[in-house]
Amino acid sequence: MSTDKTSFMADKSAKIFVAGHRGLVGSAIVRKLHRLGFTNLLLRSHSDLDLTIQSHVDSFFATEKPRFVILAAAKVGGIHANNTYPADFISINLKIQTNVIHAAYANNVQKLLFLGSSCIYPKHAPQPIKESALLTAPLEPTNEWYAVAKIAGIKMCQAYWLQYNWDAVSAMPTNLYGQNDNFDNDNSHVLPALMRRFHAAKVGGAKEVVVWGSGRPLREFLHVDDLADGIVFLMERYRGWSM
Ligand SMILES: NC(=O)C1=CN([C@@H]2O[C@H](COP(=O)(O)OP(=O)(O)OC[C@H]3O[C@@H](n4cnc5c(N)ncnc54)[C@H](OP(=O)(O)O)[C@@H]3O)[C@@H](O)[C@H]2O)C=CC1
Ligand SMILES: C[C@H]1O[C@H](OP(=O)(O)OP(=O)(O)OC[C@H]2O[C@@H](n3cnc4c(=O)[nH]c(N)nc43)[C@H](O)[C@@H]2O)[C@@H](O)[C@@H](O)C1=O
Repeated sequence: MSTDKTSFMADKSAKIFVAGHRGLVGSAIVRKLHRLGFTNLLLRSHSDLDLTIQSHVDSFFATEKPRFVILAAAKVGGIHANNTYPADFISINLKIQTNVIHAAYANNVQKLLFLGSSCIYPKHAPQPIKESALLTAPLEPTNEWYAVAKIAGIKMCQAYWLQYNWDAVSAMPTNLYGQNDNFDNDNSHVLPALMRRFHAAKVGGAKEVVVWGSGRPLREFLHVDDLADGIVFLMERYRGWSM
C-alpha cells in the first residue's frame, strides 16, 4: 500500500473495500465509483467473508490492506423487522462495525466512512433535525436496538479520531430507495413494500391494498444514487469528528 495520503479522487487505482457491495447502498456506491473510473474495488459477499467474525476480518485486512473503506454492510430492515428481531439488529451490527472499524484502523486504512441512519436521533427531535439533537431524548422504540448500535459506531469513529487522529467519518441517511432494494413483504422499508403490494394488486385486480398504521407518519426519502454522490463527496472533502 502506498503511504502517500493523496485525496480520495486523486488515485483511481487505490484499493477501496466497499463492504456490503451487493446491497442497496453498497451497489450504488460501486456503480458510482465505476462511473468515476475507479479500477481497484475490493468486494466480498457475505458468504465469502462474514464480517461478524473478528478473526476473519482481521486476516482479510492484514492480507488485502485496502487504502479506503466504505462500510455499507449491516443488518438492515424496515419497521417490522427492527421491531421483531431486536437482538439480531443490535448484536450483528455491533459486531460488524466494531470488527471492520478496528481492523481498518489497525491496518493503516487512510479513511473509513461508516453508514449510520437518521433513526439515531430522538423520536421527538425538533424538525429539521440538527446534529446536536443526538442523545438528548429517548429514541423511537421500534428501532432503538438498531439505533443504539449505530450510535456506538458513530462514537467509535469519533473516539478513534480523537485518540489517534484517524480519519473515520459517518453519514446519516434517511429512508432510502432505488436499484437493488429489498422487496420482502414483511421486512422491507415502506417504499419497496408499497411498490410490491400495489403492483401485486394491479396485476391481480385486487379491490383494495392494505397499508400499515394510521397513514399519518411522515418520512423523508432519498434515492440511493444521490446518497452515493454524497458519500463520494464526503470521502473526498470531509474530515473531522462531527457528523
Ligand atoms: N436502506 C435504508 O433505507 C437505509 C440504510 N442505511 C444504512 O446503509 C447501510 C446499507 O444498507 P442497505 O444497503 O439498505 O442494506 P442491504 O440489506 O441492502 O445490504 C446490506 C449488505 O450487508 C451485507 N451483510 C449483512 N451482514 C453481513 C455480514 N455478517 N457479513 C458480510 N456482509 C454482510 C449484506 O450481504 P448479504 O445480502 O449477502 O447478506 C448486504 O450486501 C447500512 O449501514 C444501513 O444501516 C441507513 C439509512 C437508511
Ligand atoms: C431508515 C429507517 O427505517 C426504519 O424506520 P421507518 O422509517 O419507520 O421504516 P419503514 O420504512 O419500515 O416504515 C415507514 C413508515 O411507513 C409505514 N408503513 C405503511 N405501510 C408499510 C409497509 O407495507 N411496510 C413498511 N415497512 N412500512 C409501512 C410504517 O408503519 C412506518 O410508519 C428503521 O426501522 C430503520 O431501519 C431506519 O433507520
